[in-house]
Amino acid sequence: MIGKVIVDVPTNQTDRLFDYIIPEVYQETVVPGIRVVVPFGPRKVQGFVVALSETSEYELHKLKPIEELVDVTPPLTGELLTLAEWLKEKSLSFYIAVLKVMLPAAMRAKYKKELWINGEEQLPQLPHTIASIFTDTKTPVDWDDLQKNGNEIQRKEIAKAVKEKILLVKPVVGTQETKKKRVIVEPVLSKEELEIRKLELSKGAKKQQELIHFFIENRDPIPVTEIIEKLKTSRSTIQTLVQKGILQQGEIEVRRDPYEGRVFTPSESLPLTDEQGVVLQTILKSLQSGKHETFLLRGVTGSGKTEVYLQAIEKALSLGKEAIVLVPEISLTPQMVTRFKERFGSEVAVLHSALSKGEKYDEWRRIREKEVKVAVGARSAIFAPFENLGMIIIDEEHETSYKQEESPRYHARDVAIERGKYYQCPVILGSATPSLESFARAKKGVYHLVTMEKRVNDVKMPEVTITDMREELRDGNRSMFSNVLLDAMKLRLERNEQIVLFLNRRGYSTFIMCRDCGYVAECPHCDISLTYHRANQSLQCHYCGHMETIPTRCPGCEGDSIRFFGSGTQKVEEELVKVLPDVRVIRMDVDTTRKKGSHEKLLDKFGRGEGDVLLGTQMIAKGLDFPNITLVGVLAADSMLHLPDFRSAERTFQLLTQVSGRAGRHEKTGEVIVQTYTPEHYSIQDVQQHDFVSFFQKEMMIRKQRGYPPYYFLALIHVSDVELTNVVDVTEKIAKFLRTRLSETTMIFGPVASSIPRIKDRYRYQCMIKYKVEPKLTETLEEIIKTYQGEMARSGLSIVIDTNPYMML
Ligand SMILES: Nc1ncnc2c1ncn2[C@@H]1O[C@H](COP(=O)(O)OP(=O)(O)OP(=O)(O)O)[C@@H](O)[C@H]1O
Ligand SMILES: [Zn+2]
Ligand SMILES: [Zn+2]
Repeated sequence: MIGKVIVDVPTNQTDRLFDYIIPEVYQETVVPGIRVVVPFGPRKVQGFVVALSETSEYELHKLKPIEELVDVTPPLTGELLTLAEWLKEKSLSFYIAVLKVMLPAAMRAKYKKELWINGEEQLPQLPHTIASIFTDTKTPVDWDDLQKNGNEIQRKEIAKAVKEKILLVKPVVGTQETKKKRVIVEPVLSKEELEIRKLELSKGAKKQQELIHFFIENRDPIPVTEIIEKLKTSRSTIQTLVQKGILQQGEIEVRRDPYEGRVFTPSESLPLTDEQGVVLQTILKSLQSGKHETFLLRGVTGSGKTEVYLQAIEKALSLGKEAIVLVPEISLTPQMVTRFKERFGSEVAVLHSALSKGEKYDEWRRIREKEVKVAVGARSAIFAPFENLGMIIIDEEHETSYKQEESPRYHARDVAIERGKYYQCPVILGSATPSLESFARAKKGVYHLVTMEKRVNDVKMPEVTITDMREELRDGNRSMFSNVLLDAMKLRLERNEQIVLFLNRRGYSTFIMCRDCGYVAECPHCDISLTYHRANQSLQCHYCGHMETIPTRCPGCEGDSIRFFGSGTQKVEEELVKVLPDVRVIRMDVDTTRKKGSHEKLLDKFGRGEGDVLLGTQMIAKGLDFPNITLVGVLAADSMLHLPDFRSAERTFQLLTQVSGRAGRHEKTGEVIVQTYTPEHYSIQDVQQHDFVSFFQKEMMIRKQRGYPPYYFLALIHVSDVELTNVVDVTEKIAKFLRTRLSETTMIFGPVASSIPRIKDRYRYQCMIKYKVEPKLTETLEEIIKTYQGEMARSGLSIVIDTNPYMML
């Protein structure tokens, strides 16, 4: 038998199937989807068997055999292998990149080298400086360890010994998979024998007697830590009995549980509101029909979308099926996880970025081994290896984090729909502010639109006030809080109600500038200004990590008028305590949430009422559901509006709607105050009216006029290199090539410099393609890659193609 293998070598030349002979011993076990170790040139690499074949187009004696199996059962299912083929085409990625993205990081290959003594007879030949390292011919020594820990003489002697063939270097391929083990102890002897041994002990040996007594009653293996705790006994007592041959120790694998120690109170389905009921019935009809359909659920903030998801999943599970739920940056919405754990208990696996590698691996295995039926997670959870999916849900479907911005550049929504088609199951895209693309598709009938216009229990939408900060300035208010906002905050403090203060951080950072000459500190490697970091009094580049100290004098004019500009959350907090001295602020930003679990702690604290104001950036805009929040203040609504990105108005509207949605979700009515310098902008006006449809219509007109999605599709080609002339040259050639190849109606823009023209000393140019129908796109783009693959392998040139760009930088 021949195994068709994709090797773990991500280059254009190796992006194809390689044939390997499956040795006799592995005939039964090698199946598609399994990982293997194969010789590849002088090396050994990991690979995925994607198909089996009786024949090969190569001569059999030229083929090498598969060397090792990494897995017993294949981690990738047949469906995921099919999906991989589709995804690699769609995203123009390497096959191997697509296969790897479907598995948890712990399963990636780890390449090491081992040193072995080349036979018994070489032992005496070893120079004395390294003789102590190599004890016998059976124990290899890790090359990397030696390079790190050995001294220079040792390293030299080893190199020499390798050259003289006294030592052999052997490449090995491992993985980073580790299993959590627990030491257990259990009785070796029968009950009766234990009784006898207990009597034989001297009177003073109380502890040993107790321990034996325990095992007379309990015959099952028990973790050592547990029994120490239970009997207040010690490790040495256990050891003594082990030495006497009464007990024995062993190891068992335990699954890491990221939610260990947390208690989730089981919850029951709520009686649905009329709107919820209609939506659920529509979805269930589709589920029962066994045909795929994509739903777009537009439900205003607080309309109870989550309850609909929960009940839809419940139905899928009752039909013996499984479900995937995607939520954005799940670590940021602990409330959401809790709601799923409370409803589905141990049936839920959670996959998100805040888990450790090992925890993620274990959660993934619980899915693969069919211990759970629901996966809740961030983007990559869309690849959860279920084999009988009945429901896929993407909450906050407009979120850009569903698009992966590195290879393979996929959008989870596309993957969800592809899997939905395979399993013929419903896919639900939910949001209060759907993306323009999705809503347009729903209006055309490609998706099935379902709507919830009312909040649960007829709670009113919060009243939104827009304050013009230019006017505040004219009236002499130079603070960051308008008078309206300040008054509203005072009122909440009096009433013991809670406030959310939102600072839009994107495109808005603290930088330093000279007031006299206008000098702005910029990164020497990137064309972008440096960000002021207060904690360690430094300036840092957010693109390459370059760091420098803050100049005391202006490097431009030698003057001493260097000032900090912009306003981070810390600064807001300082200002806030100045104007409201007794206010208790809980600040949530990258600095205060770096530690694992801190996010959740801060939210819990706020939930218990131990703070008046929750102050934060993007991470507090979504998913929060606290009854006592009656005021939401947005400090700089328009800071995102001016980014060089055609979606900036859409993002502004979405973010403002989401954050406004935090106010007055339960009995108490809410109020929102939006501070802005462009109050007339429609993305801000429509937030005031809670009018998604109106915003949608205006924005669609603009997209139509300017030829942007959803009216046109985009593809973006990024070219970068250290040599500016080469970048310009290559981009020009690419543009020309595109113009000769693609159809007349397709528009090609470029070459132009990217909006950040240089990052890490690499110049960046781009070329944009806008098209409606372009049958030759994929082959043309592939041809470009082929043309330059040699140059890319040799020099620093990089060409990256994004067929569905979200980041216009
Ligand atoms: N049928 C119901 N009866 C009573 N309470 C409900 C019902 N459905 C949902 N709720 C409650 O209403 C609140 C808002 O629901 P939920 O958080 O699901 O809204 P949402 O649509 O997801 O809003 P957002 O988009 O703002 O996150 C929650 O506290 C939820 O428990
Ligand atoms: Zn930089
Ligand atoms: Zn200056």
